[in-house]
Parts: sequence; structure tokens; C-alpha cells
Amino acid sequence: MIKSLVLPSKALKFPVGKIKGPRQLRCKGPKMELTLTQPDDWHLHLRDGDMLEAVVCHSASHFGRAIVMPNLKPPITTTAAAVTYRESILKALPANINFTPLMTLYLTDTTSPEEIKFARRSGVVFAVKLYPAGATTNSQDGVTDLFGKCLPVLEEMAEQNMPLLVHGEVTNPDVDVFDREKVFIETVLQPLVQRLPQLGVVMEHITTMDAVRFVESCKEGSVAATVTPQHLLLNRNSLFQGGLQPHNYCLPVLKREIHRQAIVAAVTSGSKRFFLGTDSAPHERRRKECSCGCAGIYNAPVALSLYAKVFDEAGALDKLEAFTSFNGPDFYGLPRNTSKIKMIRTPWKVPESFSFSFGDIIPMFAGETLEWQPSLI
Ligand SMILES: NC(=O)N[C@@H](CC(=O)O)C(=O)O
Ligand SMILES: [Zn+2]
Ligand SMILES: [Zn+2]
Repeated sequence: MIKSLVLPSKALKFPVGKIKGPRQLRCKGPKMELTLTQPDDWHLHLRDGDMLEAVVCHSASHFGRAIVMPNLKPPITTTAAAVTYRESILKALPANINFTPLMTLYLTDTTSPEEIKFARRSGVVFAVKLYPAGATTNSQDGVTDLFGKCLPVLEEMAEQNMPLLVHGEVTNPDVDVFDREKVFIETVLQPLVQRLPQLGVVMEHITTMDAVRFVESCKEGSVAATVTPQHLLLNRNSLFQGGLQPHNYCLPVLKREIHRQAIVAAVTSGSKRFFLGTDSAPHERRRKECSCGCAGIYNAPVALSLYAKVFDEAGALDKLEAFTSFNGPDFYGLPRNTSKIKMIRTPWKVPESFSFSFGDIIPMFAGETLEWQPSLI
């Protein structure tokens, strides 16, 4: 069924210079190599069925683990469903690939505190995801009133040390789409961390300087954020450059350049509060290129190259490994990976598309040439 799976090549034909210390990390030679502890992806959409089989290797060939989002149709609202979904992910993996899916539950108005206890005991559920109802793809079963409906569950999560992962946007149609993250911080997140300071919170896919400031103002180790390649590399001009660009449309939507710069500064500062979460969100081409296109950018095949590009351009390659491989597991209280990957500085061309029996998926930066190429050791 899979017609093509083009990944950055694993064996390079020419020798590359080894880079070890930070002094060499800053050098700008054409051929350069970094060795990193294997990264994890702390925010990933793997979907199910044919789409799962199509995309899973793009993540599993480089990442050791991934926090798998539960916004399927129907959503993964119970531990039992998470266990079944996990089995289907493992079944979709080739036998020789080591990849651990870390499952999440989709929070609803009716999730019970008992479900959180089951989830913790299962050993396979690592977090609970808050989608404000209507905020993003497949969020219609999400939460309508967090404080009114979910406080007992949130208290149980704090008790069980189960973090809350947040799609941080209000859904009020009166709020401008570019302000929805900021208003969410003011009206939901700030009150939440005041009310339940023991609850672990990850603000997912942050897009604004307001989010950076909020996360930095909270206690380290209790509130953190994931950051995507698109919010580090693109601003809202990319949505309209030369015409409407549906493959750059995701939620929360890309913001102004000053916000992008604030996020780059935050991740390259070396702060432990920020870690890698691609939000790779595949949609079939026809669902992106149409009159009412889906939100979501497919970046799994290019994500590591793009993160390396951001840190390289900021002169902060020495901070890359903490962002990709240490801060996430440290926040979740999980061991860091022991295997390594190499990032090799050599040009490679991103495929224009990936074709499957059900249709095509267009990756982020399709057809463009990138500099850093990941490869497992
Ligand atoms: N990021 C997106 O634009 N889309 C995600 C959902 C999400 O993470 O909000 C998806 O599932 O397609
Ligand atoms: Zn989201
Ligand atoms: Zn997402």
C-alpha cells in the first residue's frame, strides 16, 4: 500500500568531519557532523488506519519516543482505547525499528477521576490533553468549561502526577484568531496554575511572546512548552506569500515576526522549560488544497533538520541537544534515551510529496533544499 517513503539517506558516501566540543560546533564548514542523544517528539499526530501506516516511519526512524495525540475520530477518551491505539501503532511499525509511543487521553466534560487512576495504573498513558471544544482539528468533543466541568479530574491528575497538555486557544468567535493564545493564557492558564500549582502543565505548540513570558514566569518543572519547527521558522507572511499557502496553515495560526523571534530566543537560550514537539499533523492533500482546508502541517520528515537549522542560524548548536533530547524526558520524569543520532551537514532535497494509495501528503518545505540531515547511528 505504501508507494514511497523517501527519508533522508542513512548512509552517506563521503567522509564528514567530526565535531565534538562547543568551539567546533560554531564552525561553519560545508561538511560537519553532530552527535546527539536520540530525540523524542513530545507532540505528534500519528492518526490511524492507512494514514498511520503511511506516516509512522517518518517519526519512528529518528525519534525514540513520541507523545501521541488522542484527537482521532472518535477521540481516545479512555485508557482501554489508548491501549488498543498503542497496539495498532506498534503493529504498524517495521520489526527492526525501536519506537515507543507514549499515549494520551482526550479530556472531555465527562472524564472521571477514576479514569485518571486507570490511566496512571496502565503504565502506557503519560498525559491528558485539553482541547477547548471547537479550537482545532477533531476537537468537537473537547472541553466546554474547564473550571465548571473538570476540576475534580484536574485535582486527580495533580495527585497522580499526570500532566495536562494544553491546546491553548480560546474559541470565542469574538476574539481575533491571532489573539486567541494570549487571551487563553489570561483567562484559563493563569487562573489554572494559581488554583492548582501542583498540576504539571505543558503549553503545546506555543506561538507568541506572551506564551514565552507566561511559561518563564511559572515554576520550572511544573509548567513547560513544546515548540514546533513551523513556529520557529515561519511567520504569518508565509500564509500568503505569492498566494494562499494551505500547507503552512496550522493552529494556532502562525503569528507576527516579533513572536517568532521571541520563541527562537527562548529555545536557544538553553532554558529547560522548552522542548521539542513537532505537532506533525498529516492531512491528505485534497483536504488541505480545497475551499475549507484542514489545519495541520506535516513536518515529521523534516523536523530534525529544521530544528538544527534554527539553532545553527542562532549560533546555538551547543543548546540543540538539551532541547531535542533532555528537557522533554526530564520534565516527564522519564529516562533520557541512551542511543544516539548523527546530524550531518550536507544538502538534501525535501520530497515534493509522499504518495500513498489513499492520496498524497505534502511535507513542510516540500521541494526545498535543507542543510542538516539526521541519521541513526
Ligand atoms: N495543529 C494543527 O493545526 N492541527 C492538529 C491539531 C492540533 O494540534 O491543534 C491536527 O490534528 O491536525
Ligand atoms: Zn493543538
Ligand atoms: Zn497537535
